[in-house]
Amino acid sequence: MKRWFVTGTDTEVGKTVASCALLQAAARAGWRTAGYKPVASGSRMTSEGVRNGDALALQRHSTLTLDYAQVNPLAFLEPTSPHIVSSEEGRPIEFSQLSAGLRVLEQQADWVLVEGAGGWFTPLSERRYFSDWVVEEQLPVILVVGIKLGCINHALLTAAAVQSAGLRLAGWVANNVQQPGRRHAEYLATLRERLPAPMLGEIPWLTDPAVPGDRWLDLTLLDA
Ligand SMILES: Nc1ncnc2c1ncn2[C@@H]1O[C@H](COP(=O)(O)OP(=O)(O)OP(=O)(O)O)[C@@H](O)[C@H]1O
Ligand SMILES: C[C@H](N)[C@H](N)CCCCCC(=O)O
Ligand SMILES: [Mg+2]
Repeated sequence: MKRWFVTGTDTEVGKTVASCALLQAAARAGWRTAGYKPVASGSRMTSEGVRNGDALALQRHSTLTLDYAQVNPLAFLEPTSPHIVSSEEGRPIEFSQLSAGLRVLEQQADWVLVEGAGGWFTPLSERRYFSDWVVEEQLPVILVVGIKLGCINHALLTAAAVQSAGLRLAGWVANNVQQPGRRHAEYLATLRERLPAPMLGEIPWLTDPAVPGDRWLDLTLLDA
């Protein structure tokens, strides 16, 4: 049974794109996979209920056939920090609910990927952060680095926070959210040298990010 928590250097750095690529790679390696987006903000109302794009993508890229509510138990419409909409709507985000959803997936899948919301310290309530739940669950962490100026600092801060929480940073993914610039090679070299975990691979700058490749990432490095 493998479980991973995917965080990012920020919101919009490609956690979902990388998560779909990770799920594809795990499927190719023969695992029974499930994606989980316990808390999503930034959703739309459909005839079937509130739906979030990240959760739909994870649902599509899981090998198991999962109901939407299994992939995403808590969806908020407004694209803002979860603690803000949660408080405004009077719908508290309970860690017990997030964990119960994870337990259900663990019964069916043997490779479960959990995507956070935003970066490592996204608040879920007045007092608690998404990272507090990850600590409670003791999930190893995969960090998605959106390659652009500023990402070195964000990546190192996130890695330091993961480690000071006592969690394992299992690997990181270089995601080209922009066309690679002049110093691309230097950024990657710096990240490889200073991040305390293996680079699982690099996702190219894509014309269609909805179609992940299953050969960009080396999952065997996660257990190194
Ligand atoms: N490698 C890539 N090439 C081109 N576009 C990309 C790439 N990775 C991500 N994008 C685009 O950047 C945007 C943000 O990506 P994504 O939704 O995966 O980020 P995220 O970190 O999951 O954000 P959130 O915090 O909302 O969950 C999307 O529009 C996505 O299509
Ligand atoms: C709406 C966005 N795409 C994410 N779902 C939530 C991002 C929360 C960020 C919180 C913060 O660090 O300011
Ligand atoms: Mg996402």
